[in-house]
Amino acid sequence: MRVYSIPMRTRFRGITRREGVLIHGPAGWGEFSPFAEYGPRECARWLAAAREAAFDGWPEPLRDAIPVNATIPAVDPERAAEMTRASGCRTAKVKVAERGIEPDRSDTEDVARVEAVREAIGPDGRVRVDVNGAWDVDRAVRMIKRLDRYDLEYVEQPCATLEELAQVRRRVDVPVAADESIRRAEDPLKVRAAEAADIAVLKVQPLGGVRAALRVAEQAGLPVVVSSAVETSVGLAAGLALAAALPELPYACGLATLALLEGDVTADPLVPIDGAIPVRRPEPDPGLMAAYAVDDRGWRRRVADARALMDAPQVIGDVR
Ligand SMILES: O=C(O)CCC(=O)c1ccccc1C(=O)O
Ligand SMILES: [Mg+2]
Repeated sequence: MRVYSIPMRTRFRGITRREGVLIHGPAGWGEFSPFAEYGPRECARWLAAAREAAFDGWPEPLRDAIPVNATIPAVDPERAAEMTRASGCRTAKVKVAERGIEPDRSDTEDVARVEAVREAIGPDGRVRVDVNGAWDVDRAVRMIKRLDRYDLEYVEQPCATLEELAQVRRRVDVPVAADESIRRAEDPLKVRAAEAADIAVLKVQPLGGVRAALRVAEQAGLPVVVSSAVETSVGLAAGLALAAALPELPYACGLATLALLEGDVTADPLVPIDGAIPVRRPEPDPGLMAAYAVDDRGWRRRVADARALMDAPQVIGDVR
């Protein structure tokens, strides 16, 4: 077990360093990197994903490269444009409604950021926004109409609840994607029943692995966008495996997140080439793992606590 701690180039989700654990098994390396606020029950799923990577491997890929989006954090317009251009991607996902900013100011900044990204990517590129559930219904309808002047591909999790998503979806023409609403096993069926979304955003670690995510995709009955949880190339490889195994992949995936980190644990990182990442699984480099290593006591505890819950019978089928 190897612990890593890598500084972020820009603050994302309020964090300035990305930390986690890499585990090795007969099938290769797996990543366990739940965010600090997640408790053992949630972590059990993240650990299941790492163990699948290390001990079982993944289903056969159906494609050999995955088109990806640039992920643009809540940065100023100049920086947003620069990150969009530097990515080489034909799709950009812009983070909006950053927490801790007063709403009027946040809305104004969001419009300027989306405008800058549209300008940088050109009329043939695609621009989507991710709200992380921060808007109420009226603000969502108002902002989606304002931002759609720059032609939005879709809006990800505009509001927190399924009922709100369904209301927004009825009031705007822009497609709605569900992310946070789909993280728990029983939720995909609810999203479907509530007619709350047009697209499902799936992440391998919170869903408990590539196979678990494939089952969620099937249940959701919606087109899927695979996203990362901002991981090293070890975690990203699992996302690529999921994207490669899905029967259909109509949208660019959110797997170009290595650009948000200052470094990686492999010398051959999973970064996009002309807007797509080749489906492969780079080996971590011992020197880089050593360079980013930190004290592992806290992480050993988190792994043990998650493992204990993974083995508990109630965890099978429904982690609560
Ligand atoms: O989808 C992407 O482009 C990158 C992944 C991303 O945005 C993300 C990363 C970590 C935690 C939450 C999210 C999110 O989509 O909300
Ligand atoms: Mg999201």
